[in-house]
Amino acid sequence: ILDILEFPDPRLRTQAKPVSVVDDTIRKLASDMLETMYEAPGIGLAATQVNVHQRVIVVDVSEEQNDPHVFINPQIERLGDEILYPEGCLSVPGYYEEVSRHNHIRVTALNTQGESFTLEAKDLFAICIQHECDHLDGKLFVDYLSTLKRNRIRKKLEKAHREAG
Ligand SMILES: O=C(O)C[C@@H](Cc1ccccc1)[C@H](O)SCc1ccccc1
Ligand SMILES: [Zn+2]
Repeated sequence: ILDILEFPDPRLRTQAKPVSVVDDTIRKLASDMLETMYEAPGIGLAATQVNVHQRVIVVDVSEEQNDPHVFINPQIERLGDEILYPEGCLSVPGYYEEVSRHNHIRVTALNTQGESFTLEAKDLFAICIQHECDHLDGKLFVDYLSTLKRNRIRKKLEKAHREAG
């Protein structure tokens, strides 16, 4: 299980670098990220959130937590319309706010064998992939909120971190 960075930790703002070679280290990272995501529990996790600044995300939106997807160097084509969804984030625990995302995307990435693949995603699967790809660019869902709302969330989490010692 890996430690998840929490907002406003500045390391969450790091721009992740493309993976040059998909080797055993990357495969172990993806496996550790999936384990960490399932345990949280969550439906997605980006390497940035576990302080690894490489372009790797994992997603599993299935009810039974038995449909894991690993996307290495993901690239998104936004196809559908925009929909609002109350997003949460394992790095912003306890807050859910409406964010507008595309409800249909095409994503091209490398799999854990280093092979390129393309798949289309819709609804929550599409929302989650867009949310995770934002993490790789140092972006959080709170960045889509008003400055007032974002600062309120920041202050409350900073207080919680102080009290946690
Ligand atoms: O990236 C993360 O922090 C995990 C996010 C994934 C997420 C993406 C889009 C919309 C909602 C969530 C969540 O915190 S995982 C927890 C969760 C599980 C089911 C539904 C909503 C949130
Ligand atoms: Zn998140």
